[in-house]
Amino acid sequence: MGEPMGRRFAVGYALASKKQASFIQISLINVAKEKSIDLIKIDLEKPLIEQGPFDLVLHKIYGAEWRKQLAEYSAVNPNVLIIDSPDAIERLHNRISMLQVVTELNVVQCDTVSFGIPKQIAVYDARAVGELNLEREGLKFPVIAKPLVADGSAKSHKMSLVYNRDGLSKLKPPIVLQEFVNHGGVIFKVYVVGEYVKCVKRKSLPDVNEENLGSLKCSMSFSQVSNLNNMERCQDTYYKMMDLDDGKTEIPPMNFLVDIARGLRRAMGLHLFNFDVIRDTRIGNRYLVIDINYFPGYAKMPCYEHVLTDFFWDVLNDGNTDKKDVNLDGLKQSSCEQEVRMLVSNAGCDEDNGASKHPMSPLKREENENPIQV
Ligand SMILES: O=P(O)(O)O[C@@H]1[C@@H](OP(=O)(O)O)[C@H](OP(=O)(O)O)[C@H](O)[C@H](OP(=O)(O)O)[C@H]1OP(=O)(O)O
Ligand SMILES: Nc1ncnc2c1ncn2[C@@H]1O[C@H](COP(=O)(O)OP(=O)(O)O)[C@@H](O)[C@H]1O
Ligand SMILES: [Mg+2]
Ligand SMILES: [Mg+2]
Repeated sequence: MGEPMGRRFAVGYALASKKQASFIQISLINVAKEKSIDLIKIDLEKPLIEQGPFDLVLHKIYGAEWRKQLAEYSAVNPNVLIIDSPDAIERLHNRISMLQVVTELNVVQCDTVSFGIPKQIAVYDARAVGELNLEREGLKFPVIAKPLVADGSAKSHKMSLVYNRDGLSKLKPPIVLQEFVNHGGVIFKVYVVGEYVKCVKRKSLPDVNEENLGSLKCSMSFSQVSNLNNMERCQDTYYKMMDLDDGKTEIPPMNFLVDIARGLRRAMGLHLFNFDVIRDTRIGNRYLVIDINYFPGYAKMPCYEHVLTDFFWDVLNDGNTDKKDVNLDGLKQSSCEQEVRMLVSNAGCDEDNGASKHPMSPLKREENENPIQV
C-alpha cells in the first residue's frame, strides 16, 4: 500500500542521544509516517537555521546557545511551531518555580479531594545549612534534600532523605528542603501530551516510621527511585519492573488529575510534561505534586507512538491546541488505545484514563504554600 497523497509535514527533533534512542523508535517513525508526518533529526553540530524546512521543531536541549538558535530560527520562520517554548520550559529547571505554579492553580473546588505541594524551603547558603532551625521554618524531620536546579543532569536527581540535624550538615546548597510525606511507597506519574492525560503507578520510597527516627542514621542518599538504571532498561521485563501493579493502590480520580493537568498546561504554556503525585496517607484524599518534568520518558507509556502522532497531527493541523480546549469536556483517547482497552488491561494503569469525561470537578484548592527562602 502506498502512502496517502497530499500534504506531508516535517517534524524536526533536537534531542540528546539518550533521549533520541528511547523516544525515536522505529514504531513511532512508522506510525507518524502513515499520518503524513516525517520525523527528521536535527543535526546539533550544524546551525538550526541552515536545516529544514520544518513545520514543527520538537526539542529537549538545554543552554543559551540552543535558545539563541531557536530564536533565530523562529524569527526567520515565524509559522514554524516550536514545542515547547524555551522560556516556558525554563520554569521547570528550578524546583521552587516548578511547584509554585501548582499553588497558583485556579480550579473548581469540592470537598472530596484536595491537592497542593509539600512544605518546602530553598537554602542557598552553604554556611547556613548546618545552623538551620527546621521548626522555625515550619518543617520537621524527615525532610528530602533536592538540588534546587533540575536541569536533567545526573547531579540534579541526587537526593537525600535527612532524618535528623546531623544529616543537614552534609548537604550542599543550593538545595530545596522538602517535607517527606508518607505515601505508602507508591507514586503516580501523570503524563500529559497536549490534551491527553495518562496516569501510571510506580514504586517510590517506603514510608518512614517517625518513632524510629532516633535510631536511624543521619541521612540516606538516593536517585531516581521510580526509574530504571541502564542495565534494567535492556531487560525484557522492563515495563513489569517499573510499573507497580500491587493490586491495592487505587489511582487518584481521573477527572481530578485531568483538571490539574489542564490547569498546569495552561498556566505553564507547555504541551509535553509529566508530574509526580503522592497521596498523603495521614490525610487520605489529599494529593501532593512533588515534581514536574519537561518531555519525560513517553516511550514508557503504552501506545506512545499513537498518542504522540495524534498530538503532532492536531497541532500541525490546528496550530493551537489550546483553542480547542475551551470547548473540551472530556479527554482525547489515542486511536491505538481505543482498541487496546478492549483487548488488554494495562499493568498498573487506570483502565479508564485518558478517555474519561469529567463533568464535575472534585477539586479543592488549598491555600498558597509559598516557599520560604533562607
Ligand atoms: O529517561 P527516561 O525515559 O526515564 O525519562 C526521564 C523521566 O522519567 P519518567 O518518564 O518520569 O519516568 C524523568 O522523570 P523523573 O525526574 O524521574 O520523575 C525525567 O523527566 C528525565 O528527564 P530529566 O533528566 O529531568 O531531564 C527523563 O529523562 P530523559 O529521557 O528526558 O533524559
Ligand atoms: N516530599 C516527598 N515525600 C516523599 N517522597 C518524596 C518526596 N519528594 C520526592 N519523593 C520521592 O523521591 C523521588 C524523587 O523525587 P523527585 O522530586 O521526583 O525528583 P526527580 O526529579 O529526580 O524525579 C520521588 O519519585 C519520590 O519517590
Ligand atoms: Mg520525579
Ligand atoms: Mg524530575
